[in-house]
Amino acid sequence: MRSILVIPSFVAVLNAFSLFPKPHDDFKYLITFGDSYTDNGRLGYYGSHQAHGPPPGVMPPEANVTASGGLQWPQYVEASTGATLYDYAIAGATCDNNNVERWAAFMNANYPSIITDEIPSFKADRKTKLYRGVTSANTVYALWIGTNDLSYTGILSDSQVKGTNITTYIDCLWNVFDAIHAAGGRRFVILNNNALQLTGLYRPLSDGGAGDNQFWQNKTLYNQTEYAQKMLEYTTSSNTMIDYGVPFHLLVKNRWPGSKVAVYDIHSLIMDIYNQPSRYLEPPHNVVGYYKHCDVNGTNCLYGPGRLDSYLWYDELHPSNITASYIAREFLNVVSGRSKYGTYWEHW
Ligand SMILES: CCCC(=O)Oc1ccc([N+](=O)[O-])cc1
Repeated sequence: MRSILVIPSFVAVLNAFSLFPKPHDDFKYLITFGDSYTDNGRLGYYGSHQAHGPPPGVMPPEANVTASGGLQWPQYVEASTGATLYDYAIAGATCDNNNVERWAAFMNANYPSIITDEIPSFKADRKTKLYRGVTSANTVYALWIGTNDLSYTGILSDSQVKGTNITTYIDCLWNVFDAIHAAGGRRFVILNNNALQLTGLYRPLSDGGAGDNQFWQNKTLYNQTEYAQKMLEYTTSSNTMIDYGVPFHLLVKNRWPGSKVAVYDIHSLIMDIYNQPSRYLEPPHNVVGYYKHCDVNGTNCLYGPGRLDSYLWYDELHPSNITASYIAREFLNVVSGRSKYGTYWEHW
């Protein structure tokens, strides 16, 4: 195992996309909300500005090494389509700090959440020239949130705010859509919860998972089989609520008039990569282990063995750079209505 950071091979993956494409008239802007699965550098801005976000009309510079070890999925979408990306996702975020709040010691503040920060930032930016070309027809809004809500520091360890629960988290998703719809958004993609039981973080140590680690520092004190099973229950139940909730709120309740919503089944995409790795990953493929190994403080990291593109996972929790590129490729299929991972809803 090497102790130096090897530049990940995202350049090779990026080359698979065309670098300067012309955006389609119906997909000129991609606006994203979420956590580290989607963050392209925004938390870094908060970390270096006393937990404050950028002023209205300013998007922070994009990182080229994100929580995937390379680019994050919206950056691949941006590179392959030429669409302009406004990424409000913040690593560590939950949907709403009023339901599940998480402390970020390095900022001496809670991680900003979607409802308390990402949506207010979006609303403030909308009044600036950033949004001059944005219309309801040429813009897609993507929401991927839940990993931190359901996490060991959240609902999995009963650490949510008193009186809240998984249903509160699901209701928050619809509240996010309400805010975007009120701001003129009409085209939504919701990415469902990852197959978290397969990550090193939630997989038992006896089954190839991580021991004590930066995301769960005393994991080995727990019955890990029980917690992996709970995580499977929480993610699959939440995903079923999302599957049924979208048509209920859109069509039965007419909650977002004039809108189209696609549910993107990330859970199944990750399971497919896990079950057929040779179709996706460089040999020798590795879908159980992960590439980046740190101590419980997230320091003294070692990388490998082998190349990042052989791995489904970058670290104990995050899909790798190559996995992010597949998430992006399939996202484009979802947006164009051609994906087997997409379920599409609109008024007829
Ligand atoms: C997908 C949710 C996991 C997540 O958000 O992980 C992270 C949380 C915080 C940091 N950070 O503080 O750098 C990174 C990843």
